[in-house]
Amino acid sequence: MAGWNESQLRKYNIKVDKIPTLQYDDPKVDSLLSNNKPVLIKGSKLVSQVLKWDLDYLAEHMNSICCNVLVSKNHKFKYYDQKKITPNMTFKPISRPSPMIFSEFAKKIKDWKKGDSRLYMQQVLNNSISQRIVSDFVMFNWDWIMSKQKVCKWGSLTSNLLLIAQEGNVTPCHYDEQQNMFASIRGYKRFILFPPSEFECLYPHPVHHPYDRQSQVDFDNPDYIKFPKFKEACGYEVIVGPEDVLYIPMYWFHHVESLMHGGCTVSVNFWFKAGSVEKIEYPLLDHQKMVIMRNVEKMLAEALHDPNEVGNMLNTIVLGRYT
Ligand SMILES: O=C(O)C(=O)C[C@H](CCCc1ccccc1)C(=O)O
Ligand SMILES: [Zn+2]
Repeated sequence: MAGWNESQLRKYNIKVDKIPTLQYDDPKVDSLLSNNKPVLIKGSKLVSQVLKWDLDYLAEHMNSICCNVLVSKNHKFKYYDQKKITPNMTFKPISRPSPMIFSEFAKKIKDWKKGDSRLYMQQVLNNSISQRIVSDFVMFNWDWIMSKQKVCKWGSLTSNLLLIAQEGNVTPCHYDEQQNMFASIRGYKRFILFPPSEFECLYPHPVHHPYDRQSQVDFDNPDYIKFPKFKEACGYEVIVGPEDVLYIPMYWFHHVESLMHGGCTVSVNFWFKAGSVEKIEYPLLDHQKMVIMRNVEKMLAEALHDPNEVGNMLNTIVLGRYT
């Protein structure tokens, strides 16, 4: 059986179903991708040339590179947009950026003890990393991933994020606005995905909040008073292991964790711009409704000149009139 067991998974009270696991050359893969449905793809050899990317190898070839490292006082690394922090706002994130050179990151991981702050490297791969890393990077199975990009009519590849997490690290539930092919190189990661239709159960922060796109619900200790519909959330769970590729459709919420007691995980994601929609068809897709809601929040904040007024106006429009 696979190199993990249930005791390595954190415990949540969430209903989950399974995600299809298919071989890369199965024709059902293209139909799931084209229909924005998640699928775990085996055998693509997308990153098989870089399975040697372990901490020692990367330290040897990146040791003096300054990398984007997040530090957290607990196991959660909730992403926030610095540009949305306004001067009069008291925003105290649990995790924060702490750029450091790779060799320092590797040493801190090796010397890590329970109680120390946790670390998570999230570094955009580009050609300024190091010759060796670039020469490895070009050995990804680009033919295959580009063929998927083409068949699904996705936009351009925007970036590859190199992710090096300590065992047990969690990226809390959030959605991204790009199509994502997520490849695991080392270790096992557990994903819990929710379709855009679960928006009402996941209560993402307001668009203008630094935690835009992130769920307000703390999966470790959900506040069922503030977020009552979270009890009804229905997700999909999958474990992504070495060489697996998980398709995370844009606007699908996802919680990610590196399995406990599984050592560091090394992953690379492939974010693609959404394709240009030829024409809008009805009924609208659920992710299109999320785009509409985002635009309403943006437009109202613009018109009112104050994001804090948006909630009041939306209540005025809806309460007693649409409810
Ligand atoms: O690939 C994805 O989309 C993931 O969520 C993978 C996740 C790290 C992503 C960090 C992040 C989240 C939001 C904005 C920018 C960066 C993990 O593997 O822990
Ligand atoms: Zn994400």
